[in-house]
Amino acid sequence: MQTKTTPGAMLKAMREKPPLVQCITNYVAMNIAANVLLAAGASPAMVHAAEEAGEFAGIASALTINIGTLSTQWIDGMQAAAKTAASAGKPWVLDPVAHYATAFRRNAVADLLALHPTIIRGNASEIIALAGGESRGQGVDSRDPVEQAEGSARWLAERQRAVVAVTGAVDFVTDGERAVRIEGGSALMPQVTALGCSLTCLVGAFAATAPEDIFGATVAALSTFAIAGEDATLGAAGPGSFSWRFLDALAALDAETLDARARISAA
Ligand SMILES: Nc1ncnc2c1ncn2[C@@H]1O[C@H](COP(=O)(O)OP(=O)(O)O)[C@@H](O)[C@H]1O
Ligand SMILES: Cc1ncsc1CCOP(=O)(O)O
Ligand SMILES: [Mg+2]
Repeated sequence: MQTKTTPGAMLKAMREKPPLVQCITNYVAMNIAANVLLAAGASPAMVHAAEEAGEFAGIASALTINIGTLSTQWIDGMQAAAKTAASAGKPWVLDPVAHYATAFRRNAVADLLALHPTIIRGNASEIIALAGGESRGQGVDSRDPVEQAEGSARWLAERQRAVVAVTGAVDFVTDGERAVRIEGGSALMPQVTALGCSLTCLVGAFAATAPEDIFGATVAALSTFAIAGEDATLGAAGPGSFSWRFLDALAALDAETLDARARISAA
């Protein structure tokens, strides 16, 4: 069996056997997130209806749930899919977009946390608030530095027994015991809507490829975004051209380049 011990090896394995990833994401993110998964080498399916989301989770290799554009009907689909994934032992990722903004979102996230997400991926403001801290987030946008969220992430990872990924200028990943920082990316990334949501879906794709190493899979997904983000910045005139360059950079990124350039350090 092929060993998938590095981000590059995981990227290669994903492309050799593209995993089916069920993405319950928001209306803003659906198109770009599906394109991100295709460019990286995975097979996305945006399936959220309550009537089928649970059944679909039975055939997907991983599930991602994002509460960006929430409604009661969507919550039913999220709950059904998460229950199927959890009982089948399949990895599922939670993206708690702006959960601090309203009671509706807070309640939905509390109910999803009770279904034990394998991975939680959010920006710094979201992770600080999820751990009960004072966050300065504004709607879906973070207003806090990642450094400030590291303690919250460690606490949340221990409490939830999940891998927690906090993204921003320098990303942070922890499972409560191990922790790393990942450098790279571009200041243009938060200027393009739904790139964080797309990353959540890609974390699901890597988790489907390496379910035996959820921490490593999360680090691999974030590293892939970091290097593709750097490449897409070259020649980009602004967020518009960055956006399409980013898809091209993801598709062009190979395993060797990823391993040679990923900047991952113990935290
Ligand atoms: N200032 C920055 N410099 C470099 N990369 C960034 C910066 N801000 C965000 N990113 C990258 O953008 C991606 C999305 O993260 P983020 O913007 O934190 O998520 P969200 O869109 O959910 O708020 C991640 O890959 C992250 O590393
Ligand atoms: C703008 C917006 N509004 C509701 S969801 C959404 C997209 C948020 O995307 P991201 O969290 O990746 O910035
Ligand atoms: Mg987000």
